[in-house]
Amino acid sequence: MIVCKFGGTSVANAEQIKKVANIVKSNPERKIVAVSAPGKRFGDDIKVTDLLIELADAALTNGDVSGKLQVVVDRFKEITEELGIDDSICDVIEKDLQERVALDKTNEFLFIDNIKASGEDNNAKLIAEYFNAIGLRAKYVSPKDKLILNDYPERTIALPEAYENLKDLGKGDEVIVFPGFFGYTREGILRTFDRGGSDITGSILAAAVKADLYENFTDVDCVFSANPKVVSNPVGISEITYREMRELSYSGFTVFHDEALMPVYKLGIPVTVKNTNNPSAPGTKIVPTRALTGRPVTGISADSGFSILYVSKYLMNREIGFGRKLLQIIEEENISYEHTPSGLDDISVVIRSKQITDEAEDRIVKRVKEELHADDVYFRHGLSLIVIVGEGMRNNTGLAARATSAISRTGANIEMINQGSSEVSLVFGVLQQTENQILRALYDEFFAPITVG
Ligand SMILES: Nc1ncnc2c1ncn2[C@@H]1O[C@H](COP(=O)(O)OP(=O)(O)O)[C@@H](O)[C@H]1O
Ligand SMILES: N[C@@H](CC(=O)OP(=O)(O)O)C(=O)O
Repeated sequence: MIVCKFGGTSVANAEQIKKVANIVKSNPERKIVAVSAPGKRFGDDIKVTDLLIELADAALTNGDVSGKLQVVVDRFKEITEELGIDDSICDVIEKDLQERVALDKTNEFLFIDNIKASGEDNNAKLIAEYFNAIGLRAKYVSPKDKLILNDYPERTIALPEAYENLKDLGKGDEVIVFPGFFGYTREGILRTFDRGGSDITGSILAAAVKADLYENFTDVDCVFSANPKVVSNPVGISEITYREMRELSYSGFTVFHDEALMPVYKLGIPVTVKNTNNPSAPGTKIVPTRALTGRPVTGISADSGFSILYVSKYLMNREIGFGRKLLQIIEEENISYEHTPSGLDDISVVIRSKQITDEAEDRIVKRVKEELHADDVYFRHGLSLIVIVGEGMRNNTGLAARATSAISRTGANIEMINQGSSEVSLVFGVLQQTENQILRALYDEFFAPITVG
C-alpha cells in the first residue's frame, strides 16, 4: 500500500486537484491520501492557512470576522465551481467556519489551532466528494478518536495509540482522504502540528498501516542540493538518507518537514518526494542507507532566525557541572537549544530566536552572571545557520577547510562553527544578511562543475 501526501500547492485550485485525482487513479496501491489546505496558486498568493490565521486573529481582537470568513469560503467556492461538484459542500464549509469562530476563546492558542485546522479538514471533505464525483470511490476520514495527540502545551506529537487506531485504514475498497496537520487529544481537544505539519500526518499514516512507500507530492521535481529560490539550477538529489534529510530539513529544506521523518524512519519505510505537476519524474528517494557516490556533500541548507548566547569564564573546563547548570537555566525558561559548541573557557548556546522574549533574555543573562559567576555573558541575534550535509563527509579530510575558505572569500565573518558528532554535518553560524551570499559560495565550492581551462 502507498500513502500519499499532497501539499498545499498540489491542492491549491481545481486544476491541481484534478492532477491529484489522476495520480491517485493511476496506481491502485495509492489507498490513503493525506491533504493540506489549499496553498499558493501563484507567487504572492496567500495560503488558506494564513487566511485562517488572520480570521482567528480577527475573532480574538473583534476585527473584521465576516469579511475574512468570506474570503476563505470564496476560495473553496471557486474550487467547487471549477471542479463542477455540488456546491452544497460550500454551505457545509461556511457553517463549519461559523461554528469554529464561535468556539470558546479562553485558550487563544487552541482556538487558533481549531480555525487553522479547518483548511485541511474542509479540503479533505471537498476532495473526497470530487473523487466520488469522477468515479474514484473515496471516503473522508476524520482524525477524531484516531490520530490521538498529547496534551497542550507540550509540543504536539502523536501518542502510540494513534498508530494502533489507524492501522486498518485503507483496507476497504475506497481511497481514504485524510486531512493533514491536526489531530485530537484523548479528551477530544483539537491541536495542530507546526506549520508544514501535513507531512507529519502522512508519515504517521504510513507508519500506522506499515505502508510500502510514503509519497510526498509537492511542486518541485525533487529535493535539490540547495534551495532553488537562492541557488539557480541546483543539482537534484536522487537518493538521500533519513539522517541527511533530517539535518537538511531542520535547517531550511522546507520541502519536507523534519519531524515527518521519525514515524517512517522507525519502520524503515521509504519516502519519495515527487512533483504533482510532473509525476513521471522519479523524484527523491529518502532511504535508511545509500551507496556513497563520489561527492562528499549531499546538500547545503540555510535558515535564519537564530540567536547565540555566549558565556565565558576562566577555567570553565575545571568546573564540574557548569554546562548542566547553564542548560538548566535555559530549560527553566522553557527554551530548547540547537547546538552548544564550546572551548576551554567558553560555551555558546544556539537558540531559535522566536523562543526568546526580551524579559527571558534579561533573566538568563542575570542568572548566568549571578549564579554561575561568568566573566562575560551576552546574546547575539540576527543569525543564520548554514549546514553542509553528507554521509560522505565522514571519510573526507579537508572539507571544513574548503568550506571556511569559500566563506572567507565572500568577506563574511563566521560567528560559530559546529561539527555534529555523527560527522554528517558541518554547521556555520553567520550574520543573517550574509546568508544567501555564503550559501551560493558554498554551493559553487562543492557542486559547481569542474572546468578545465
Ligand atoms: N532543497 C530544496 N529542494 C526542493 N525544494 C526546496 C528546497 N528548499 C526549499 N524548497 C522549497 O520547498 C517548496 C516545496 O515545499 P512547500 O512549499 O512546503 O510545498 P507544499 O505546498 O507541497 O507543501 C519548493 O517549492 C521550494 O521552493
Ligand atoms: N496548511 C498547513 C500545513 C501544511 O503542511 O501545509 P503545506 O503542505 O502547504 O506546507 C500550513 O500551511 O502550515
